Amino acid sequence: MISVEEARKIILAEIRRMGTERVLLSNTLGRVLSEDLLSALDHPPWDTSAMDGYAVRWNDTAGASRTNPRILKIIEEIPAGTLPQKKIEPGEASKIMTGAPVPEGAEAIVKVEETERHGDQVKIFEAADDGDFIRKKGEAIRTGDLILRKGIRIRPADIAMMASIGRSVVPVYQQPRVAILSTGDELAEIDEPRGPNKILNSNGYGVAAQVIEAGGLPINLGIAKDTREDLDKKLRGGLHADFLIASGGVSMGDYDFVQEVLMELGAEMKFWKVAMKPGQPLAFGVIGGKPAFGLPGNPVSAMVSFEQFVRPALLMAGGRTEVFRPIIQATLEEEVRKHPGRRHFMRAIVSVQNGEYRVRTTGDQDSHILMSLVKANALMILPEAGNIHKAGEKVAVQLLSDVAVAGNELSGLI
Ligand SMILES: Nc1nc2c(c(=O)[nH]1)N[C@H]1C(S)=C(S)[C@@H](COP(=O)(O)OP(=O)(O)OC[C@H]3O[C@@H](n4cnc5c(N)ncnc54)[C@H](O)[C@@H]3O)O[C@H]1N2
Ligand code: MOO
Repeated sequence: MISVEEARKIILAEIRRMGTERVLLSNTLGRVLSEDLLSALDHPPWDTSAMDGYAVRWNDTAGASRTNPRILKIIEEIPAGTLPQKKIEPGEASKIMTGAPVPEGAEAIVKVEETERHGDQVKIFEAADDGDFIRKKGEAIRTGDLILRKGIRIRPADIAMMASIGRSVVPVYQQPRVAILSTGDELAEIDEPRGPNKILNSNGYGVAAQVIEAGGLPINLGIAKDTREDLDKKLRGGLHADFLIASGGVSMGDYDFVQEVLMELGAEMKFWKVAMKPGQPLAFGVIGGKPAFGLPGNPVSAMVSFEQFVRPALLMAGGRTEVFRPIIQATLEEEVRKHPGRRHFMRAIVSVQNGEYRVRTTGDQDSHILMSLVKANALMILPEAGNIHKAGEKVAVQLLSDVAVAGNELSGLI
């Protein structure tokens, strides 16, 4: 049996980056940038006003106050979207709107609330300093600035930034296509007529959702019976994909043929069994240069194994530079016990109280109990050697989603 680290190392060594494609900016949310992006322009493109008010020469306003206003002549009005035509000379001002280009000669903007207009004259009630409320050309971004790094997952702010510098088409990595097969004679699809002795296929759905979350495109191969023939037929259907995932049929049972069939299809199996719980019987191989995973069938084991091994592999193939979930230290709220030997990934709730992370399990940790994962926002990682961990001890916790706020936790179930 190998360690979690060894297993990850073996898997990640087999991962090849996907190719790239160019997509419309509006379709880039969640995609991974495949090139560093440099700005091709300055923003703002000229000095602009940050306020609605008057563009002035600042020393024309020196000493101005409500009781002792300075009076300036209005020579022009500059709405946003127009270009100023006139230079500000001593004793002059131009009415200007937020975002409009600052006219030549102007050194500051006085806010409209600090003025009073009378025909073509304006009373200034406040002295301005040089540069007040003027946004300098290129202050936000300069031509040639690195604005987004290759390998990031594109977020809404990144899209706004790309729009602001005029990127309408964006280079991204292609999304890995992931074929998913659920195996087991006992399984039935949720929408098919079924006998009383059937278990509903939940792994097919859960794993497909994990694939999407990791930036991949799931391809559903359905359910295979526990026969070599059916496994062979269904797994062949997934060989054109970039990743192949089967769940179930990887332990010691008389009908656990997944690895055998993968090998018959040409897979070179790299390992079987990892010193972890849940998820021990994970199998990994390479078939035609593509990664093939045999996830353990128990619903929690399948999803926890995916988290630890398939997710980082998919993120890496999809071009991401950061492929691991954040790990924090949290204070145990309760005593937890385990047998020494395997690393445990306990489904857990992390909350923050008075600025400190606290963690507890979600209850029964058996690997068929999906509720343990439904309630969880994290996995508590207990080291191989450990046995009893006492309340108050610090433990490592892998965050899966948002941290709960103590007293206001994720759902009514918790
Ligand atoms: N003699 C041994 N038996 C088992 C061992 C072992 O070391 N020695 N390991 C146990 C562990 S740990 C796990 S995990 C399971 C994994 O077994 P398989 O990968 O062969 O999975 P199955 O036997 O096919 O199924 C296990 C369990 O999960 C349910 N299942 C399977 N697929 C789905 C699905 N798509 N949706 C919902 N539920 C699914 C299945 O009905 C079984 O209840 O092996 C232990 N045995
Ligand atoms: O490893 Mo199994 O995944 O404990 O139930």
